[in-house]
Amino acid sequence: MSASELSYTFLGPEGTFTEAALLQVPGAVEATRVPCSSVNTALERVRQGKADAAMVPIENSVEGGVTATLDAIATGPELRIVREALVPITFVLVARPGVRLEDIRRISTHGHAWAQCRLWIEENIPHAEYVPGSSTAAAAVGLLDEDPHYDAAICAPLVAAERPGLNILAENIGDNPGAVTRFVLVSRPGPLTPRTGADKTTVVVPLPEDRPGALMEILDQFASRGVNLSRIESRPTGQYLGHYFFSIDADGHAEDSRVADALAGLHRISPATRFLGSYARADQEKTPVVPHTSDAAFAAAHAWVNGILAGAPGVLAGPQGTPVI
Ligand SMILES: O=C(O)C(=O)Cc1ccccc1
Repeated sequence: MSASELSYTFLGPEGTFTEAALLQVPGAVEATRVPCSSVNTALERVRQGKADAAMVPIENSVEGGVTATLDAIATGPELRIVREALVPITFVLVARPGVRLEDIRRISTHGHAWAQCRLWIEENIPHAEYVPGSSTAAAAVGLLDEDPHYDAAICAPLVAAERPGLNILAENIGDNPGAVTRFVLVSRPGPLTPRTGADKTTVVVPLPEDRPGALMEILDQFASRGVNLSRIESRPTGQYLGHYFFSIDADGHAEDSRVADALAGLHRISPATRFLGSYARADQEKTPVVPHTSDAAFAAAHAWVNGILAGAPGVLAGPQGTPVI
């Protein structure tokens, strides 16, 4: 299939940070891009086969995990993360022409944007009330409605620049200048994406109940195989109070023996563990491998055990045929 025949959904409308993440995907510019009003709708269209993949936010350097996404991909028909994208985030405050900072009573934006501009708002418009918006761009465009129920919006600089009816009242209003959001491209299950040596693997592990040390056992599957974790979050399953799953990103690919071995360990501890994909890291940073956790070390160890099962000596012979101690 050529890139232009693919169709992508994303958290829209046009001008969201999610669209900026999607446009980083090679071929996305020529492909069909369908804006959706929620992460759930974007993912549902993929599940139903109406789109090939969805771009959704998953992690924020300031706010942490995007719970709507974490929960949606952890449950329901299986989905796979096939790619990640990083977008530096800067915010502007926009209003209709003529509206001044001191006139603003109500501000709309996406919840993550509001959380990232909290200090600036407290300092500059302390009495402003928050009106939840489905995205930053939806909040900005909503200001152009005939009778908007808020006075200003927080959005990406580009959205404001492209709409003459919007006036920028303040720039760079984010509390953390280096804020970055991580997005993932999600499709239906299929062949694994190729291993690059700079990969991530995402899993969802329901915590076994009434078992002391269960979390420690889960973490140990990674630690004992030299697998680094870059994100771990607990989320309630929603079934009943106290029932949790862990959403985990680990460095490495399921084709790396140490990761495969850790996955097998997770499955033994928690059989409902859900594999959400192995995919190339956006920063292309190679994963350092401790020698005793390399593919070669795992292959040698398996060969040794298989040899024992087949009746071979249980210890390696040294250079002169003497056993190595
Ligand atoms: O609302 C948007 O523009 C989004 O793409 C979601 C979002 C909101 C705030 C920071 C990063 C992503």
